[in-house]
Amino acid sequence: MTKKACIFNIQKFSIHDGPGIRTVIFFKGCPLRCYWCSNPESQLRTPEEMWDNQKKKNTVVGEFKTVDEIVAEVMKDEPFYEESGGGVTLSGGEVLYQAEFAIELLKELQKKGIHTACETTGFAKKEIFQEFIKHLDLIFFDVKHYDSKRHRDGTGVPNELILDNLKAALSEHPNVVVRVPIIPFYNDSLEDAKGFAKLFNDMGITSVELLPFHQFGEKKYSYLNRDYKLQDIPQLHTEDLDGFRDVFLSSTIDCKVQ
Ligand SMILES: C[S@@+](CC[C@H](N)C(=O)[O-])C[C@H]1O[C@@H](n2cnc3c(N)ncnc32)[C@H](O)[C@@H]1O
Ligand code: SF4
Repeated sequence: MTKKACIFNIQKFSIHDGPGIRTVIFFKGCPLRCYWCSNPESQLRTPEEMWDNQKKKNTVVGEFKTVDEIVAEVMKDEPFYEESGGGVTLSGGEVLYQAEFAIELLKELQKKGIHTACETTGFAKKEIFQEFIKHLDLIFFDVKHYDSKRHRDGTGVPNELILDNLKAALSEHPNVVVRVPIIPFYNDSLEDAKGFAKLFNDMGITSVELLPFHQFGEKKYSYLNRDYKLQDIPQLHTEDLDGFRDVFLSSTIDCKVQ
């Protein structure tokens, strides 16, 4: 297959994006615009210039790669996956924005016996999403807001399609981890915790992971010459989410803060 996808990073020896030692493939392009996104350089689907503060000059982020090129890169670390129970995680950006390519890549990786995971927010046509998840061993599925209008306020899109795909994932896939990024002034109140808990109870979800807001992306907005709404807003820590966690636990939803 000679089709290419725009990729902005291939991160080796990652230990935070699924089991074992992993290679994370970061797809460039996302149909959402979460204003807290720590990977703003992932949002445009094409290569773009960004200030490189080490080289003190603009560099291009994003490169078109074929499935064969990515598989060759991934296979260099095969012994580490085998030893550690690791594999490959597709992230981004939103991998489903280049779904056809991602499915081809996943098929090749599975043929070679590589464990496959993804980080997604599930915003894609249902048929595409259902085909995509057939080729994954593990799905990290983000839900940014329980209320569709608030979801649109924060990300630019409503949540109905996302929640439909989450339902499909939960009924068709054995290994789905539901995650919620907790963002100050957006979805971090106890009212919000109750809203999420009700949604998850209604969907039969019994455990979730909470991701406290971090500022790993802060500088990148200025390197891209873009405004950043959350400039200087303090990061959240595990203990800041205690109340949120208690609401989940009292709704019998197991809850881990990452
Ligand atoms: C950059 S996203 C890419 C995958 C996919 N587009 C998504 O949103 O799930 C990877 C993970 O980073 C999280 N994330 C992004 N910005 C964050 C921030 N400022 N603080 C905490 N988590 C953040 C997302 O919620 C998601 O779980
Ligand atoms: S969906 Fe993920 S990649 Fe896209 S803007 Fe939101 S956090 Fe960033």
